[in-house]
Amino acid sequence: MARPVRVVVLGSGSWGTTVAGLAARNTPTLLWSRRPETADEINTEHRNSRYLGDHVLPDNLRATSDILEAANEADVLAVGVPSHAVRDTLSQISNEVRAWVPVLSLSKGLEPGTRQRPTEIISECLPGHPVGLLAGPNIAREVADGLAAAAVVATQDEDVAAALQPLFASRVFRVYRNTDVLGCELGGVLKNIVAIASGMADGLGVGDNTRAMVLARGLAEMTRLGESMGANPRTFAGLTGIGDLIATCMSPASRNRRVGEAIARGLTVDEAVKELGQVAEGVKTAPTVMELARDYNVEMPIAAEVEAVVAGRRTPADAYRGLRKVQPGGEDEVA
Ligand SMILES: NC(=O)C1=CN([C@@H]2O[C@H](COP(=O)(O)OP(=O)(O)OC[C@H]3O[C@@H](n4cnc5c(N)ncnc54)[C@H](OP(=O)(O)O)[C@@H]3O)[C@@H](O)[C@H]2O)C=CC1
Ligand SMILES: O=C(CO)COP(=O)(O)O
Repeated sequence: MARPVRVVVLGSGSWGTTVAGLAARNTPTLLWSRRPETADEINTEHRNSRYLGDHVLPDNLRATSDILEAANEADVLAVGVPSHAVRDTLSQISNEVRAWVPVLSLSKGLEPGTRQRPTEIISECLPGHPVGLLAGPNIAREVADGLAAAAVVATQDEDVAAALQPLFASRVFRVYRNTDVLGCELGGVLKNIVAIASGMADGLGVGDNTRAMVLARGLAEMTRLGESMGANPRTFAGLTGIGDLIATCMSPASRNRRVGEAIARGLTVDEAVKELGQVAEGVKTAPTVMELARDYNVEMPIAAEVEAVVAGRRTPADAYRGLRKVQPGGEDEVA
């Protein structure tokens, strides 16, 4: 009898731990944590208290702080460290992962400097492996608590996606497929910046109409940039686009939204990130997205204001005043 597929998840933050918990319900799963004490807590108490509070993980989820052990065990590898750590993490195991092991990114950011998406970094660090991503409107704690949600496995190869779907799916976690890797990945990256704008709007005490405007025009910016880079614009109308945008802009648990709100309450960006104690990818991604917008000659007024705020050149109130000065054009054109 064939042995079951072994899933390895790298990164024991809120999302890596949650995805490992999903996989462990379907197949043997090992979670790598860079902190031995976190691996111990998961193995002995079945919790990751720093990131998921008192949430109880499946008994059969195993953890290790030995990254070589993790890499050697993988039949499927999921990379759940923040995007700025993907290259460094994978460079430690580039000779350890068996050929043809599919590698899925869970990260939603861009690498500063190279401007690369996590799947591009994975392809460089682990050449020849099938590469894809798992993304969608997935606030970690809600998924961990078993509240119904859906995600997308995006890979160019439909057969690989079809093999990966059941490893992460459950009765309440629906996993769809998509071959538009670029569009799905950009949706997850770009919505974080709009979520910071949405949080700033909340912190400034604006109404629901303003919030809806930020979401709708933010989606227009995301779609414009994505289409210019070669993504299918329809992808942005799906789970990884508008779906993730709504979840992240509306949820009080979203870290990007919370950072925006904290800045609008008067904290500096550094203070807001420190208060959060978790990753808010949009803070580091905003300048990189504006570089892409310039390269592809795409207007992104909301992202531009967010970038100016996180760089300390503008206050949230000035950013919103700035947005009011943008002359509205045809709705499907610019600004
Ligand atoms: N949380 C969510 O709801 C979702 C998050 N994501 C994405 O998943 C990715 C991870 O986010 P999330 O789990 O939430 O982040 P968290 O802030 O919850 O955790 C980050 C994890 O990455 C580890 N880490 C940080 N820096 C490094 C490094 N240089 N090398 C190795 N490990 C490192 C941390 O380790 P340590 O504890 O030791 O600092 C921690 O385990 C992000 O790209 C995020 O956008 C995607 C969907 C949902
Ligand atoms: O990507 C997420 C939900 O899909 C999580 O968003 P935050 O990183 O803003 O918490």
